[in-house]
Amino acid sequence: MRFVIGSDHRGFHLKEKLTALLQSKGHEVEDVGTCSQEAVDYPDFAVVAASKVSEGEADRGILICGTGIGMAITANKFKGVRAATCTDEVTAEISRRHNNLNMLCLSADMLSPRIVERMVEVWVETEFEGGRHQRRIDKITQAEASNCSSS
Ligand SMILES: O=C(CO)[C@H](O)[C@H](O)[C@H](O)COP(=O)(O)O
Repeated sequence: MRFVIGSDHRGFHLKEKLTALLQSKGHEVEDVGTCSQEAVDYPDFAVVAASKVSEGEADRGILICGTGIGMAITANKFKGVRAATCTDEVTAEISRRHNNLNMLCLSADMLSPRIVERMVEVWVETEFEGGRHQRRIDKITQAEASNCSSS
């Protein structure tokens, strides 16, 4: 799979770990920064990563900041992006099975790297179930389309 990954300064170290993890499993990973622990603004990185998922240049994305919240807020501004902050293995798994989540947002400050690595493994491996969940995703897509045309 082709992944895009980004973080702010708080998520920098975790981003490096997750990039290595994904690459070790044979995935392609595009790292859009940040490149150090120097303070930056999370939307700058969420915008670049979410654009790539929205435009089909990446299959899925991972974003990391202190809480994972700012990244999700920003990424969800982009067409076709379904981003959420997941907090454990269960939310990571259900986000795939039910929501077809294509951008996983993570907290670097509140989760241990070991738990996050397991969450990412589960999130990468879990397939979307479709069926009734597809009907609901279609409604989100329709809402997005009508919202764009009214602005
Ligand atoms: O975006 C966030 C909150 O949703 C993140 O936690 C950021 O990493 C945080 O706001 C950055 O804060 P800092 O005090 O400038 O490090």
